[in-house]
Amino acid sequence: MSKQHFVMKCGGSTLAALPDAFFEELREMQENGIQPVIVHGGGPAINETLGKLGIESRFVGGLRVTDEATLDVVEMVLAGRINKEIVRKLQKNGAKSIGLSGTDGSLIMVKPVANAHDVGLVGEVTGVNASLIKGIIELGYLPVIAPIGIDEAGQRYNINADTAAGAVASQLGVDTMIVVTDVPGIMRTVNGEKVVLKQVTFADIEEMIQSEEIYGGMIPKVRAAMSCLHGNVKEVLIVDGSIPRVLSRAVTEGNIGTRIVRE
Ligand SMILES: Nc1ncnc2c1ncn2[C@@H]1O[C@H](COP(=O)(O)OP(=O)(O)O)[C@@H](O)[C@H]1O
Ligand SMILES: CC(=O)N[C@@H](CCC(=O)OP(=O)(O)O)C(=O)O
Repeated sequence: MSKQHFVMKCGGSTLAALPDAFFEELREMQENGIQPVIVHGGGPAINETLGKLGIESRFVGGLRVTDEATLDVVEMVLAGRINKEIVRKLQKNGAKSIGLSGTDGSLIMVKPVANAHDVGLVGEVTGVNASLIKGIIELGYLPVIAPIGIDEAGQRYNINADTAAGAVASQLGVDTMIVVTDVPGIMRTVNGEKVVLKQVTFADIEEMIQSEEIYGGMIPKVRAAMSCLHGNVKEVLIVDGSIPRVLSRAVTEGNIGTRIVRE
């Protein structure tokens, strides 16, 4: 796929706050032949619904400990509420859009993650049905994908949304992945002041994870970024979704947020 396509991951931290202008920009891009594919999260909304049901949220290494009862809620919130909310917002702003979860059309195939004994039904991506995504784009629709996976036996799994987005970007063969979140990029304290790093290498990332300057929800983002940059993806940008025209600036100028590069 060409530079005219990119994968965008929208985090649960920022989804509710994204202004109409963000979705209008996606419509403009679609009209101009730049085709985005959205993979979304929704961690905070899952926590909220689990809380209402009296189910405690537990994470090990950033991954939600997931059993069948939790999966019922994860699927309901991600593939139902959040996925459809994004599709509605896109359509309200004139962008044609179709929402799917990774189980539709076997879009995201998975196997259990290596530490499944700790986290339960969490999947590691083994394959992506890229032709289905391309077909949807060719029909003129913007695909919006919820990070639920399925295995050969038909068992569903929960997938971290950053990981799912990285795998989709890699297997679609796009040049660019944009991670939209609630911070302006990867930040570091320099001389007592917080600054946004314009560019980081793999070595910088490993060092910042070691020193705990990168922690929590930023860890799966940088890991997914490094993993897809090992493949065909050429650049990953971490940006703040509330900045005006953030996507055009990321795609056409690339001078916003933090750029992750291999070297
Ligand atoms: N070095 C860092 N720079 C910026 N944010 C960081 C850093 N390390 C950890 N974070 C945290 O990562 C969060 C983004 O991850 P997360 O809350 O999971 O977002 P999302 O819902 O978008 O996936 C930030 O709000 C911040 O608290
Ligand atoms: C396995 C796992 O942890 N899955 C995540 C999927 C949603 C997600 O990643 O949402 P954010 O991008 O908003 O964090 C979860 O259940 O919360």
